Amino acid sequence: MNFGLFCFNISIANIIELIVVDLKRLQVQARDGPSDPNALAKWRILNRLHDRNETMYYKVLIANIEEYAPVVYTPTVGLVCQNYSGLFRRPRGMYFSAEDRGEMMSMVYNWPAEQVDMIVVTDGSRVLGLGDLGVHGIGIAIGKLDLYVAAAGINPQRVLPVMIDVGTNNGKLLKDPLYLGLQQHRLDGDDYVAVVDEFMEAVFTRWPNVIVQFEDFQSKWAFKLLQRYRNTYRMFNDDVQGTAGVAIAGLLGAVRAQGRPMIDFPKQKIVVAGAGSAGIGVLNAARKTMARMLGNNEIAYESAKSQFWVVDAKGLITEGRENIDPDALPFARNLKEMDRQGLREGASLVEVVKQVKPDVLLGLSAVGGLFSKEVLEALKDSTSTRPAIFAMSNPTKNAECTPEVAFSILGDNIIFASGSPFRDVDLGNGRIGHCNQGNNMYLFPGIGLGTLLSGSRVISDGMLQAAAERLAAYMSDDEVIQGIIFPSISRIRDITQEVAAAVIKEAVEEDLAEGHNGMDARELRKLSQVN
Ligand SMILES: NC(=O)C1=CN([C@@H]2O[C@H](COP(=O)(O)OP(=O)(O)OC[C@H]3O[C@@H](n4cnc5c(N)ncnc54)[C@H](O)[C@@H]3O)[C@@H](O)[C@H]2O)C=CC1
Ligand SMILES: CC(=O)C(=O)O
Ligand SMILES: [Mg+2]
Repeated sequence: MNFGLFCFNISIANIIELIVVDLKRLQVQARDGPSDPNALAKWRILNRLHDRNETMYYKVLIANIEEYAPVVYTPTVGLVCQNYSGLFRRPRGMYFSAEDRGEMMSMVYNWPAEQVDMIVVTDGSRVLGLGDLGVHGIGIAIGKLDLYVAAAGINPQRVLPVMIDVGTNNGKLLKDPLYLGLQQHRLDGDDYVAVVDEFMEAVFTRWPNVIVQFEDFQSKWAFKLLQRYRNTYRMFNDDVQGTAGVAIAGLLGAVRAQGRPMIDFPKQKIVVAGAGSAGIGVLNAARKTMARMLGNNEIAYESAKSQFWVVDAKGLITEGRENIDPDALPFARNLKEMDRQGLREGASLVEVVKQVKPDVLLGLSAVGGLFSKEVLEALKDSTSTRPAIFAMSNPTKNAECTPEVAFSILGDNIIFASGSPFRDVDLGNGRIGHCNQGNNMYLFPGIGLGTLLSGSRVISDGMLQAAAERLAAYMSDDEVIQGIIFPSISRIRDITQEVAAAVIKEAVEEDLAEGHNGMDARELRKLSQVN
């Protein structure tokens, strides 16, 4: 045997095949979700490949995106973050800690890449639905950027995952000798803002064209930081704005799936469980979308809010709520009106569903199983011809319900979407209960790519709206009628391209586009007229 010759003859394609065979071996008897005993092993193999040969890693990921997105992204990335100290081998990305104050500018100038196009930054304070995971939340920034490379074709040398380490309030991590971050309680108030301000100034000084995606910040800071930076820097908050766009696309898909035109959206009664960064982001965007359809004036905006009932950890939110969160206040229901509806402050989700008989039940609560048998039974009285259930919380075990439970209780005439992937449900006699993945992954890569290529200085509401509308229109009437309201992950490169084009077009129309890489605003305008 000529071992040397054997080595010489083995091609890149053969090596990739060997890696995939190795990964597939772990798929025997594998199940979805964090309980999948092989999920972490698959992640480890992919992560080692990422360390050894980045090009090959992305080749494997892109060629097998349907299989490995759930490994590098939700649900497995959640498990990875929960076990990060044990899995950690080599650092990836940058860590800016509260102790680096005054040094961040020089730290940024020490980063080896000449140019960085995309940063995903987190402070690890609310990682998926898993709570405060401190610096171990870096895994979520890495996973999101993997999708930027795989879906949007961003150069992997030009992406940067960032952790802002201001401590953690996770009691377990504070005591864990293997914890990799600052073992102190989180900074708050002005001290916290000063750290994030210094980071933003440093990265935009070195890379003025970078785009910064804020990810998995607890609600309290998600909204404040978005307002603080969005008119100055090229940034967006994925949980607030990306999720809102994906939910709008899904909600409009649910209207079409009832055989009705999208313009009927303002008639939908929507119960939202969860009033955090994601829930409030969706509510604001859905209300604005309805208002636009109703005439785009103050009266339309006011009347649109009566289509929403919001339930949080304390039950139905009404004007009777003490110390109400200011972000939830616009959706607090009037007490007298609720009384007429047989509801009260703090009414339970099941009571609300029974009384409202909603068209849509949407969960962004991070509470697995919240859409219990009782809640789904109550939804049987929905006034909709085809009720929609969006169990959008991640990872899998935090989903408000599974598609199996939803289809078994409500029958096949529903629309179902979940944040993490589930398999379609076999309903017998050749019928399939379709499980859509309603996840911001269908928007953020296109928002980032479109912003980068347009050279827009900020990310406007119009650009985000254009992205959502493109996703909403992506599915054909045939697909929607079958209950398929989101594309399959195998189409993520195509949808990302479409979303990016819509974002560029809107940036040009709003006169925000300044061009990119030798293509100036005038040329972009010509392109946008042709397409
Ligand atoms: N599918 C997707 O694309 C996305 C999904 N998410 C998921 O949404 C979930 C929530 O995220 P955030 O809003 O940032 O979290 P958050 O912690 O800011 O908000 C959670 C909300 O749920 C409420 N809640 C807790 N228990 C409840 C109960 N028993 N009934 C009703 N509401 C309850 C809380 O009061 C709070 O308003 C997470 O699981 C996250 O993974 C977030 C962004 C995108
Ligand atoms: C998908 C996502 O961004 C989240 O669950 O936080
Ligand atoms: Mg997130």
